[in-house]
Amino acid sequence: MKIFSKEQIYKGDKVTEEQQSLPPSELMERAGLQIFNWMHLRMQGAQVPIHVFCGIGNNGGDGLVLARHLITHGYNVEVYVVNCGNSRSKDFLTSYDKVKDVSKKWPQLLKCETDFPDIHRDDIIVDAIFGIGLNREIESWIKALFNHFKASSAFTLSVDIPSGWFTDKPIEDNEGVVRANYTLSFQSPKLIFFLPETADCTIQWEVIDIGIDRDYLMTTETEYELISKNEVLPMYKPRDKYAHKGDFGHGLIVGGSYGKIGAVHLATRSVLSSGAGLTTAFIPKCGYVPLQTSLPEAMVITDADTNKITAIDFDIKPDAIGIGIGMGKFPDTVSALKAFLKNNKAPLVIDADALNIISENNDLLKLIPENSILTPHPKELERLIGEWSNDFDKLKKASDFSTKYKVLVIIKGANTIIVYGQKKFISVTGNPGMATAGSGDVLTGIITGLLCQKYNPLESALFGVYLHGKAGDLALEEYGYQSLLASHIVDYIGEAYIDLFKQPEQPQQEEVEAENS
Ligand SMILES: NC(=O)C1=CN([C@@H]2O[C@H](COP(=O)(O)OP(=O)(O)OC[C@H]3O[C@@H](n4cnc5c(N)ncnc54)[C@H](OP(=O)(O)O)[C@@H]3O)[C@@H](O)[C@H]2O)[C@@H](O)CC1
Ligand SMILES: [K+]
Repeated sequence: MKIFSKEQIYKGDKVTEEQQSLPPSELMERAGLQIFNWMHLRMQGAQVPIHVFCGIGNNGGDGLVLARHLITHGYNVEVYVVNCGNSRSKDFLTSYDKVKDVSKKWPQLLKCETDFPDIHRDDIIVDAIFGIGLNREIESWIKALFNHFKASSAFTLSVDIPSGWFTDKPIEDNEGVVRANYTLSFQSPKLIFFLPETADCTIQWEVIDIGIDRDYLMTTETEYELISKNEVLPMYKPRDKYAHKGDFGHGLIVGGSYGKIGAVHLATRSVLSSGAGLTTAFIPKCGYVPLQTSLPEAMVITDADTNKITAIDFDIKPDAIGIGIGMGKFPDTVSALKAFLKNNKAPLVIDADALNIISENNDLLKLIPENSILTPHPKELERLIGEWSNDFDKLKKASDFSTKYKVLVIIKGANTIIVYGQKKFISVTGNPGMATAGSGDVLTGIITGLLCQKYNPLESALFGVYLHGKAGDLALEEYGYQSLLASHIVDYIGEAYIDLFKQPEQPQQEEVEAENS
């Protein structure tokens, strides 16, 4: 699902109005009506007090349309206009007049703190104060209103985006914003729903279709995209009945050191479980017996050294290599990695200590093959791209890094983000139970396994992150957040594949429209 920028949303409005020859305010009418339908379906006429707070732009106008429908359907509604300026939008004014027609009184005007109404915890707040048009810091009395919402503990439903948040930059005052229970967002979710510093703007979100021009939605390229089953399913490569293991590639995992052989076990097992035909682990001698015993499906090649990697020499021809897991940064290992990168031609997934070594030896970056996949956790990422001031800055720096070195960067986190040049893909699978030792090793293994099976690097990264997250979500059902282990994620990779062909997820809005037209 595409995440449109604020500018693209405004343009979509214009294109739609032209293409569909819409009368003024029609999109606002659709927006308000859809929100009403959403509430009406759930409330079925219940007389819970609903406080609809409207700003003076089009977000406020949406709130007024909603209020009008709630009033005409006999709901217990109070409407307020938060008088935050003088530039009331044209469509707002149209909706303002229409709400008066049905309620026979003007909405209450709020100008300062003494105007705030009492809100009971069992009431409902509709937040239609600021939408995507917020363009500056908010006055303190309006921030006080947001805190009044919070203090009431009432269920807060935000229209389009919780008020006070920008779509494309951080907020300055963490206390001066609405934190919604639910946000109904028009046409596309907002980027801030997925970034660690801003995701608490809303607990849940849903996209509302207001009939924006289908061609515009389909053909407009966005900087951000959500990755879920709908997006990865077309990438899946079915297996031929007469296939043999040679068709699915030979994966190699290079890593391990004394005390860290388990990481290699997890990654190697993940290469096999994601479908590679053959898998070899290159490890120090100390790991030979444990790995051969615990993972009979894998082959093992050992370094000359017992405890660490000192020279990465092998006589196999791997189709993809995952490197760095549990490897350490011993001087011999650093030299071994340098020598390896100079000669290597196979596609790479670079993780953990290999990333740390590279970040401390920047000259190695130019030896990384084009389209290699780097899988840093936040600290490793910082070593690679430098410190960032906020999430937006982090994404910009990661994009610039990805563009400069022609590599894919997977930023691991609650919503893992795959950075491919200037394009960013946000994964929606995964859960906090996966914040556990070895989880990253599994991801590296899965992606290496997909590369072996001739998924291209971008597909391998996207599909790999999806499968990893989905396997974690499925394993969660059995083990719970606390007891989920990385090896459980490996156990569920197969289920994650099978799940691809189970009940489809909610189709994307664009697809529904396409089918109906
Ligand atoms: N396709 C769609 O998605 C559709 C979207 N629609 C809806 O339109 C919304 C966008 O509407 P919008 O552009 O009128 O801006 P909005 O968010 O209402 O707020 C800006 C207003 O507040 C003002 N203002 C700004 N900052 C301020 C501040 N700090 N403190 C005080 N005032 C401030 C600013 O005025 P200014 O003073 O800057 O002239 C302006 O009046 C969008 O989120 C969605 O809900 C639907 O109706 C139709 C289809
Ligand atoms: K809002």
